[in-house]
Amino acid sequence: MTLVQISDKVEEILRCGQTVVTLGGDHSMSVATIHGHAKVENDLAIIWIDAHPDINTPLTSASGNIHGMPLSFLTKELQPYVPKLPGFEWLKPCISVKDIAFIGVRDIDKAERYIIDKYNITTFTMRDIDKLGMECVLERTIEAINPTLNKKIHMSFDIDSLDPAFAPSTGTPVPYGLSLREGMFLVEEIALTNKVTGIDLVEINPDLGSQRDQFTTISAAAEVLYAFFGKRTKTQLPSDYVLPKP
Ligand SMILES: NC(=[NH2+])NCCC[C@H](N)C(=O)O
Ligand SMILES: [Mn+2]
Repeated sequence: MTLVQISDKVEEILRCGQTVVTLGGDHSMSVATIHGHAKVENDLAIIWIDAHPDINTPLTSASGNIHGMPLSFLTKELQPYVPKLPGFEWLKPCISVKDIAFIGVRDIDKAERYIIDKYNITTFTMRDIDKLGMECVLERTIEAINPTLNKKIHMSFDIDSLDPAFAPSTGTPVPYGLSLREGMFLVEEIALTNKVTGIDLVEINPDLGSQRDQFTTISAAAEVLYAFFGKRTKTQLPSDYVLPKP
């Protein structure tokens, strides 16, 4: 599927009142998922859980990889700095810097640092998480980007936010990341807002690493998604459940 097709599909599913989960693949996919999401929800908050802020422009990226740039394409304020790329004519910048929060970042490029500081983008590094604790980080995130919870939330979860011990099969691993349990707790708490209508789970690359690495990474990704949907906190009881007596 092309990005524009993903955007249209996300929009179509949301218009049916469903929550959209997209699995990637690299993080450039979020250009499309957020674009489609923002077409339906014109005021959208973005929680970007990642080792990187992915807000390079095509002119600042050292790697030239689009997966390090999705947020520069999407944010209105950055458009004066973003050249028009062939193939991206369909894309309309649809989010604002004030609606983005980064959680778990620990590898920030020069231009990204400049952008975060210039626009005062809500950012919680690993150090902030160590210091404040995840519960407080999420409280402050909501306070900053969705204080009255009147907006829907797009949660973009890059598997490289997790420590490489839990997610080795990814293209740009960065040490000293979230434990799997921290990642699960974070998404469990985000789920409790009842505001999430779009989820990306990206950068899982089963072609990288040993078989064991692949299994570790895929299992971690599945646990994050299950955690969001309450596997570790809720047990569904059938309405006719009776406790057996001897
Ligand atoms: N979604 C990702 N894994 N992004 C990694 C980006 C790494 C680096 N900052 C770049 O722009 O190339
Ligand atoms: Mn990313």
